[in-house]
Amino acid sequence: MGIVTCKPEREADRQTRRIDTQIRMESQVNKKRVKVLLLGVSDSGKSTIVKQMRVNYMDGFNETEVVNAIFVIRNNIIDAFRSIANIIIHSDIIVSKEEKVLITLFAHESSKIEMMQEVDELNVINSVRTYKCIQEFFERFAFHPLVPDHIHYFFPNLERIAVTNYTPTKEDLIHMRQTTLGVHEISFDMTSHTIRLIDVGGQKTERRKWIHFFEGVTAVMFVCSLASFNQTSEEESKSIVWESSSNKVQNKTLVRASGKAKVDKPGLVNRLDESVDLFKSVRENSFLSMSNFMLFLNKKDLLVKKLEMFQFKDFFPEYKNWINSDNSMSSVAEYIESMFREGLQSKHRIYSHLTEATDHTNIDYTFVLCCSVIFEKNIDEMKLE
Ligand SMILES: Nc1nc2c(ncn2[C@@H]2O[C@H](COP(=O)(O)OP(=O)(O)OP(=O)(O)O)[C@@H](O)[C@H]2O)c(=O)[nH]1
Ligand SMILES: [Mg+2]
Repeated sequence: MGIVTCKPEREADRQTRRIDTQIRMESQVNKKRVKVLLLGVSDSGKSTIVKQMRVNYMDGFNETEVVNAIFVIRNNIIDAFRSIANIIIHSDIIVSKEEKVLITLFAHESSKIEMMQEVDELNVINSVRTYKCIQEFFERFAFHPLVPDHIHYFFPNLERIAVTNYTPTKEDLIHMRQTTLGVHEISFDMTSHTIRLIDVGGQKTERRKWIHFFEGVTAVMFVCSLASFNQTSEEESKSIVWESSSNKVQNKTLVRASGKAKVDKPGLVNRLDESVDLFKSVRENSFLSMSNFMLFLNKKDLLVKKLEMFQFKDFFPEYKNWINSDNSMSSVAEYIESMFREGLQSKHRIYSHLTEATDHTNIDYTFVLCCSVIFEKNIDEMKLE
């Protein structure tokens, strides 16, 4: 009898031990995989970081993507000229009779340009590029809040881009703007870890999808554009109805009164305020309470340029009371960082970095630095078990 009962027990023990070993091994393997989530409002630079990682750790861009980029980049340029033409029309910039036809076409019927034959489309772009009114625009209003950031890269490169046999470079693809819809994931190895990097769309309508990816997140990389201090959200800026009253659109539209998220026009929210609010709601989300938080204060190159044209305190009046309220990039960036930290519980630690996602060296250095913190913490947690 004893033998009969003993045998199945030993078999059961062996089975249990096997399962235990398997679970332990799987857990070790899982520890080597880290899930990193890129979050932030639209146009902050999330997908640009993904593109840089693809170039560095994967195969870069394939042929289809390069061909597609020709059309996306041309549309980026036409879209930027649409905004620029509208700003010019509502400013005191003088538009000559010859310039008027195309400036009006861009301002009111830019979709017609997108539908043109390639040669005609390129002729239009090349004509406008040399206009005096456009030159004056870039001298005076280059960093107008309604001008997309990518035009500061594409405009000086237009002569190379607006040709029939144009092939986009790696750099062009990095600067190209394409809103992310849905969720995109890449996976690559770094030292002894596999990183699952998840990129989501930052537009308001996209954010409701985020929650589905909050489980088991090792780290959140929250991206904010430092240059967004004079902008409204990208979706809102597209729907702005142009005013006919002089050039007051230059910087008044988005001036923030004291307090939070107030702007001249009802319904418009300052994009930097929006970013801070979004960060706090994500940081306090209980699903992410165990995740590491990295704050990427991005587009530092554009912040430097904008501060040459604008006083930060004109947009954020509370800045006048900051320790060092000069208009320097370091002081403004420090203040913006403090906005993100304000009111957070002490247990909610964040690591912050000033970044320029379009600069390969800068973003790679920062990404590796963040990953070394993530990996180290991962190992510490393994030791505790
Ligand atoms: N000058 C400059 N441009 C940047 C920087 N980072 C991103 N950009 C540009 O900003 C634009 C928006 O970047 P994306 O990476 O598409 O933004 P996103 O956060 O993925 O936006 P959504 O997909 O809409 O959520 C692109 O044209 C980028 O090339 C930067 O540090 N400096
Ligand atoms: Mg994106």
